[in-house]
Amino acid sequence: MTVLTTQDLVIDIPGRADGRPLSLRVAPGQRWGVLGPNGVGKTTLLHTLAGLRAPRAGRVLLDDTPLETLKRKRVAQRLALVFQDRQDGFPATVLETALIGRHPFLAPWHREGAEDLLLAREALAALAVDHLADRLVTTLSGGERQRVAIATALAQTPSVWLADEPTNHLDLHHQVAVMKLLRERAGRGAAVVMGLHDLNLAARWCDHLLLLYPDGQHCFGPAEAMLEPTALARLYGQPLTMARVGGAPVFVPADPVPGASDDRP
Ligand SMILES: Nc1ncnc2c1ncn2[C@@H]1O[C@H](COP(=O)(O)OP(=O)(O)OP(=O)(O)O)[C@@H](O)[C@H]1O
Repeated sequence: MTVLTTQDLVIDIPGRADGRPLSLRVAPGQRWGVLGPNGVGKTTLLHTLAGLRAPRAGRVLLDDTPLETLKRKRVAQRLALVFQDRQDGFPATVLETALIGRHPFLAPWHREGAEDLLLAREALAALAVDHLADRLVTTLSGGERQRVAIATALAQTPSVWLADEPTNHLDLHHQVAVMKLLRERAGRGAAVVMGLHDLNLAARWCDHLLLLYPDGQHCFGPAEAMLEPTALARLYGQPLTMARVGGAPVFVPADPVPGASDDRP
């Protein structure tokens, strides 16, 4: 199983000063959440970890090998990225889209075989979109399209999952289903890193958290230690109240201070 490491990594956000270099080790079986306000660099970090963007400084290693020295095909055999948004440039079916997850494993000029087809169909079934196999992805709802994207990553059988807002567009049931799937993958030894906006999803489903601050600072560690209301309020510029439900922390925006003006009409 693959370990993802960053060594003094500085992501490249155009026009922004260098942030504090990040040295992180994501071990097999861990589920990391990346938290921070809009525009802080969560997507940029995930794309840099996937090797799609060059870092400004430092490097990313898959096991002990610098990412930039690996062939893209080799990287794609081990690492999957679920994008936050996607444009479907040409009309492929749902099954054809899931089969893209098998492309890193095909020899040049070879078509997908029975095993690839089986993995793609199983992945679609795991995301409850198998009944849509023959539909064009351009005709899907946002949540259906998101589940097909996750199924495509699942068909890729990665040992590192990078998922940018994996619950984007999903209703509550499917949010839980996707989080359970990622937990199950981690249980089988995959390393999972996901960008999340929902603190409560992070609290419930991540065992480690990386907090990215707008001033370029960061902190990270075991989730329980990072879920500290004062630190999270500073992260989002939003006072928070924490409660516990079934032993798990739950965060809600704090009530406005009595007498202070708020956003209500
Ligand atoms: N090609 C680019 N040119 C200039 N600025 C860019 C470019 N790509 C991204 N940025 C900026 O980099 C910053 C980080 O963007 P990024 O998408 O990584 O943030 P994020 O934390 O994922 O945000 P969100 O929570 O809104 O999804 C943003 O301010 C964005 O406007």
